[in-house]
Amino acid sequence: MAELTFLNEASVVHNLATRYSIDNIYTYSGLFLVAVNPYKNLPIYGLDTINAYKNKHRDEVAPHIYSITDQAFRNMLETYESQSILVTGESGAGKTENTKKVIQYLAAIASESNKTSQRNRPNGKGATFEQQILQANPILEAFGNAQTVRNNNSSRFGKFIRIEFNKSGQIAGASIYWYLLEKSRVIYQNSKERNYHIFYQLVRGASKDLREALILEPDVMSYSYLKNANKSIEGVDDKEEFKNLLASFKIMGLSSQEVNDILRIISAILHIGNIQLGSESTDQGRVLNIPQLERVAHLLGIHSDQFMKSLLKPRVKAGREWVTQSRSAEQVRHSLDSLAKSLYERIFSSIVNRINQTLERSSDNTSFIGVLDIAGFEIFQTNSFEQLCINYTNEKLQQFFNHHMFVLEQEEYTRENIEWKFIDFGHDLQPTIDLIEKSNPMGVFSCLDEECVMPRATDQSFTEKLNNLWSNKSTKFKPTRLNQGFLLTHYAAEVEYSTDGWLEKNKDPMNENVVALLVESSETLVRHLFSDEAESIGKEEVDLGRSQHRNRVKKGIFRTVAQRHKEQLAYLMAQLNATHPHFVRCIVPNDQKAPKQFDNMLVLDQLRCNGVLEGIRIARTGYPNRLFFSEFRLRYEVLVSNMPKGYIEGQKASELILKNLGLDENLYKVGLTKVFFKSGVLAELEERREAMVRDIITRFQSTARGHLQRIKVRKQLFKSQATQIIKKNLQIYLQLKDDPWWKLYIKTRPMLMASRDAGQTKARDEAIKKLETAMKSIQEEKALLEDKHIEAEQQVEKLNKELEGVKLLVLDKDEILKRSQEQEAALEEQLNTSLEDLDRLELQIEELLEAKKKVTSQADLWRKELENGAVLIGMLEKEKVDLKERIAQLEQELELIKSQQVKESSASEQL
Ligand SMILES: Nc1ncnc2c1ncn2[C@@H]1O[C@H](COP(=O)(O)OP(=O)(O)OP(=O)(O)O)[C@@H](O)[C@H]1O
Repeated sequence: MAELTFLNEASVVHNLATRYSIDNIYTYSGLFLVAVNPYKNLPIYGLDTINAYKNKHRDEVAPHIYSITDQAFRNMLETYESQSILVTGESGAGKTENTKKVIQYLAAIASESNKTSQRNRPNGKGATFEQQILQANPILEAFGNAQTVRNNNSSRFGKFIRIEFNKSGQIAGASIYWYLLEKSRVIYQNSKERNYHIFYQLVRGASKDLREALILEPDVMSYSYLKNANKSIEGVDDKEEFKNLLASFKIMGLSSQEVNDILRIISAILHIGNIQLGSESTDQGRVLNIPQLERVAHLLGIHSDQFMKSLLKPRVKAGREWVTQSRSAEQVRHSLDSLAKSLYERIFSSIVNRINQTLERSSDNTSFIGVLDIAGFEIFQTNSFEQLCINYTNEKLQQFFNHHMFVLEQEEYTRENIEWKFIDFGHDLQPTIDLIEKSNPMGVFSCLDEECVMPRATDQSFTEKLNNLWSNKSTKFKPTRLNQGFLLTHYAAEVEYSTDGWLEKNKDPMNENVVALLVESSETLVRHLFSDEAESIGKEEVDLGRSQHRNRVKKGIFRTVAQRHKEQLAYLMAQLNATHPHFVRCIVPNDQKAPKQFDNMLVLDQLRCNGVLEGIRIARTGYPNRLFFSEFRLRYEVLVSNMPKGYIEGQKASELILKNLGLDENLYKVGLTKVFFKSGVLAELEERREAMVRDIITRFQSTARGHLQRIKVRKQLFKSQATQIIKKNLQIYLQLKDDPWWKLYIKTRPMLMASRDAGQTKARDEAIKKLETAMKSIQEEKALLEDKHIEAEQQVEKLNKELEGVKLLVLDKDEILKRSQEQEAALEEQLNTSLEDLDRLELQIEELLEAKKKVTSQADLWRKELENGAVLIGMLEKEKVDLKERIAQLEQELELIKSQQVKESSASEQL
């Protein structure tokens, strides 16, 4: 694609569409291999094709996943550097199919080398190691794949398959790592999708005996966890698939007991879904079908009464006391669903571990090829915690690619002093990654973890905290309008996340009482599945009635889902960073899962998201092919006839060769240690070299044949001369034969020789014996040391992994501790000022008390005066009344006098 004359989005899509229409599904595009899903079987994966790609350079054959794999394989053998093949794309794009082809190719070429070296090791049941690697897949698919709207066989987990090779290219071992299993599918599926394949395979394919042992009905409609979704997939016979699964288990070396134990758990999960609940009161649920609960208890090897009690009335510790809690029907349903999900995840993990156990081999002197098959970027209508985890993973993988391609490329040009205009590819992903994973300032994961340990924290409080931390502080973060989530800008697009249920999803809690029962199950596998949950250190009475539960103590450090994912991803990135990567981008051509249909817009969207377009640009503008001077001279000096004799410096020599080759100066650049070529130039040189080599070899062959012929003739001459000599000697012998001295000499000669030989043989025999004993003990010692070495390496790897995890955790904890210490110091300061305030206030109180005392005595004085005043007022009032009466009396008397005076005056007037 990088060779297109006109390079733009339209021409790239057109090129892919044209190739797709003639079934050329693979196309190289700079560093990528683009694979468009054909949605039909193409005859391009047979043994003939494998042979056609073996040991072929990428330019010699049509683009193919086999070519990338072959390149990785040859790189590994030549440089001893481990390789990785990263296969990404949307759901249904063909990641898993291409991953399978990688493994198939590696198994085929490795078993070829094994055949020649007689090293193929059949196991007890006659399966070769390569067959075992291939058979891991049907098992993973049965338990990890399901039908979705986009893909009838969608992997609901990510995986990294690591195949180890020794120095001669033989497979030395393999291991599988898995990521982010979608366990919510176990309890709920969209109506057009299905639960994991294994459920349908078991229900439909189990034999009569197995069905009886697992108490199973033959109809999927009998199970709540299955009946509300699709029942079958067109063209898939679950019964047949179950047979294949059992065969794969056998090849993988699992005993029938082990297989039955696994299936028992699957059956138990189905039965958990069928437990029906009702309500005794608003906060107390009850089981409506107790026999169903008894079936679950039987399959899980636990006591049914205790199981019921743990579900309905669990005992929890409140302070120092154990108290019984009532659980509503809804809460019990929740516990049961959590149990089903947890059982499924644990059994999945245990199966992968068991496969790894079979595929594990000595890791002495090996390199590996790792194939990563992981979901691409996801944007749905509602995006939750799961989408954040997968988008975070893709952000890191894209960064890994950018780093590998853009940064390393440009760094190399600078190092080599090559004239180069730096291109800003504008994908600086670190701010978004920091926003998710950083502990200081707290990113999304750390903030979520902190809220998970806070009492009374809710999804709402988490969202608010996150908004306070990041709003207006990063261009990559925005709060949503209703504060129920946030917006993150990823490299592919801006995604809105809803934070509903995040605390619960991150804590992933289980009913502890039920776990305590499972830890002591009578079924070995169940006990094993929960072994990380508990290790007894003494017993504590939990149920005063009858039973005793062990005090649960977590063996490992408690980890949230976010922490676990962060650690797993860090480990994966560390592994990838130690490899030479190859990138495969899978593309969905249409939404109908139909062959021969190519939706241009859909494809263009994917090309934008997965960096293919950017990749082409740099491959075309840059110099994708390069060779060290020594390598270049070794390979192409042959093309130039007039090179001066004697020592010439690498750079000068390369410049001379390039000049003599007559190449356009814009097509190459000479650095300080390497020559750089635009794409396509090296292929042309290679063709010229091959023509030249063909000519040289023909001439060499003719010289060699002449030489051989001459040797042959010389030999014949020698033979005829020898015949002459023998003839002469025979004639002499015939003359001497009857001479007595000659006879005596002939008889004594063998005796002399024999005694000398016997002595020598004896001494040699003894020496051999001694050497044999020494060799035996050395071999024994070597075997012992090898065993120890393998053991130690396994231990080191395990410890490294744990260390990686613990390191991260410690970093997180350190950050939290630092923050707590800062908070503590601030609080202490506050406390001190508060104490000072307290002293001041106490002093003020004392002063106020004193003042109060004074005021009280003053008040007493005043009260007394007031009382006296009151008495005085009483007396005065009384006097006032008396006076008033007196005045009234006097007024009356005055009135009387006045009337008398009037009478007297009128009498005097009359007179
Ligand atoms: N190279 C191919 N040849 C034939 N069919 C293919 C090829 N690649 C993909 N398919 C078809 O497309 C389907 C989906 O492919 P696959 O399961 O590999 O997708 P995926 O990217 O792994 O999806 P998911 O992420 O959902 O697991 C396959 O079941 C198969 O039918």
